[in-house]
Amino acid sequence: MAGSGKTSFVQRIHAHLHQKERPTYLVNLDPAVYQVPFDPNIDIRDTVNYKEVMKQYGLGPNGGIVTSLNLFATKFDQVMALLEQRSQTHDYMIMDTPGQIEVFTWSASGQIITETLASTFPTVVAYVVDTARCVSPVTFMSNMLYACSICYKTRLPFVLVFNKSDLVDAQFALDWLKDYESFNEAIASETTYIATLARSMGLVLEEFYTQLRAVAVSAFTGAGMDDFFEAVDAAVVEYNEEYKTMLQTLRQKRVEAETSERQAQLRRLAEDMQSGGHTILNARPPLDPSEDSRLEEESGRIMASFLRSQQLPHDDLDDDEEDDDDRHHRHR
Ligand SMILES: Nc1nc2c(ncn2[C@@H]2O[C@H](COP(=O)(O)OP(=O)(O)OP(=O)(O)O)[C@@H](O)[C@H]2O)c(=O)[nH]1
Repeated sequence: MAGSGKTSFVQRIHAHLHQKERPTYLVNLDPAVYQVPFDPNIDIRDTVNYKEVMKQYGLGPNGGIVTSLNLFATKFDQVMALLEQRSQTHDYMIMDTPGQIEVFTWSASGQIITETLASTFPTVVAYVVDTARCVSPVTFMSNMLYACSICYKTRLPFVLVFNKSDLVDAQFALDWLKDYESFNEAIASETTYIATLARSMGLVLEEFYTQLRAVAVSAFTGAGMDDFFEAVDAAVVEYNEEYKTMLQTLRQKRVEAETSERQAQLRRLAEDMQSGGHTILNARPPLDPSEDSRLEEESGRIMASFLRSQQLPHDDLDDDEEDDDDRHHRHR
């Protein structure tokens, strides 16, 4: 959430790991941040000029951030190449994201960036909450709904971070997560519609809470950092055991869907040519270039055999596109 202390927390993580002599690689993904209190290794502001984007496209602040992120996402393969290289020497890579949920979590570029990272590295989402803004059970509930939506959107291992615990002890929030009755008691005196809704939502989210790792920290004092890294380590185990398998299954399904779609297209093409009609093929990006060239060869063969069956003169066929079987067949 905006102002919850994400940037300060990133700075604290960096300091904490530096003290333990564990090198970290820092990435700033917020194009609109004015000043970053650490020296990022990669900074979106070096690639995209947020103010210029706003001016050129006639956009407001949020539109400017989304468009800057979109532009950056188009170059994310270069960032990944760098990260993969640096992962040999760095234990942790930390991405500081823009605060507004709609411009990162719910944007296409945010999803591309998150999924690309997660397809290569064990990736953990840390959702930073301002504890002082959670004291009211209703605001606590709205924060938990955000957390839940991010968790289900990214489907990545998740750590809920109650920051600014130097200002307000976060124990009340950890208790509300563990024990619905204590939350219910806190909200019992409120009779507004929104309080009743929050009570019902508390029941709905009970299942979600059981899977949550929640820690109390202070980016200001450094309290709770060991708890945070314990939670991150557990989240990495979860990534390796569950997310990676899910990712591989999803990839496999996508490849299978693409292959069967291509085969259907080839069948339609062959049928269409036999009936002398025309088929407009859907233009779909190839998943795998070698698969694509194999299919091109196959469609070339079908085309060649169709033309032969129509007894077109030899010169109408392009020799380069024939395979050995076709050549052999015609010489005979
Ligand atoms: N007391 C206290 N203040 C904090 C803590 N963490 C951050 N702050 C203060 O909270 C304010 C916001 O902190 P940032 O780190 O800029 O928050 P952010 O989430 O990155 O902000 P946006 O990028 O604008 O969304 C600053 O004034 C920080 O000094 C903390 O643990 N304790």
